[in-house]
Amino acid sequence: MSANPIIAPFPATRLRRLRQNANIRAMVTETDLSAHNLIWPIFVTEVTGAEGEIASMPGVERLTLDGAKRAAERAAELGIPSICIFPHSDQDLRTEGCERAWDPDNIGNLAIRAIKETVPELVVMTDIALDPYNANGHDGLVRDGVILNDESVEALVRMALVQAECGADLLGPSDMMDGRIGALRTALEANSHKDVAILSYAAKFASGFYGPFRDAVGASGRLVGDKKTYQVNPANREEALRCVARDLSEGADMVMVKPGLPYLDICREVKDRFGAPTFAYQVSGEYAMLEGAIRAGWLSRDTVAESLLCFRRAGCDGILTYFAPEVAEALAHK
Ligand SMILES: NCC(=O)CCC(=O)O
Repeated sequence: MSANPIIAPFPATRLRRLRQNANIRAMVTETDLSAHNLIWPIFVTEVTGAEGEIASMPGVERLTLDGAKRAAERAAELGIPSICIFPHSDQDLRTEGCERAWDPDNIGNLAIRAIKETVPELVVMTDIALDPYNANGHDGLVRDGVILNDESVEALVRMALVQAECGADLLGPSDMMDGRIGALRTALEANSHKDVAILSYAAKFASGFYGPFRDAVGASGRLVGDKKTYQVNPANREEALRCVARDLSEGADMVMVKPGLPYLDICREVKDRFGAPTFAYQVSGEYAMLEGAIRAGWLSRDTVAESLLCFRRAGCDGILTYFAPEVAEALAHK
């Protein structure tokens, strides 16, 4: 936006002139939304019987490996460039040491390979955090109730290298430990994975909007305490910007703001200050609010595309959203 827009006094300026019909509105539309702006997060389960709809996220399912392959094919058909895999692992196999996080045959890694075999050109994004494999639901290793930073970073690097080995294209460190981006970038360079990109969950807030996600991955009853010693206080804008600056300076290729809609001020500021590829995560609670209200008849389904357009207006290059296939389908038939 220009710093000093020139507006002639009324009636010389009538802003409604450019709103009077669909074609003239189209000519002055500033922002658009396409399927290529979307990343589709999917849940993949290894637990027999756990597949199917997630109660707090109506319309979203936990998928089997076969389901994940079908989702990949659907993404490709719809022009969605990337899928992000979230594993739903067997509760009984979650440990304090999180050893399964770097098992090449854990469900997340099986899903990477299955998707890359099915649709090689799809950008497969992963999640780097220990919570899917951690007995206590935290993103890092815990000793005596303390989330250990440096030991967690070592574990996350092991996890990341195996994901890269399995064919991941885009790593999504969501753990919020200090120093992990630099450690990941160094390890990727040193292990022949120089082209694997990092989309850092840079400004990740300690939010209540993640509730349904924890149901989806079976972490709701597990979490001991909260994540406030590593995720950012929702009150803190300057701190979030420092996190983004730090991650970019350590080698993040892209950055994310999470959650999305309640944090659009941060999205705009990140884009304006850093000019880096900027993504937002429209998280599970945002999905549940919209989908719940739509199903109750209180909102129209148009609000979904509107919400995504608002991320674009706020400066986001793309959005991780559970609505991705529905919206891409609607865009294809427009
Ligand atoms: N690392 C992913 C999350 O923490 C939660 C996302 C969501 O609530 O959708």
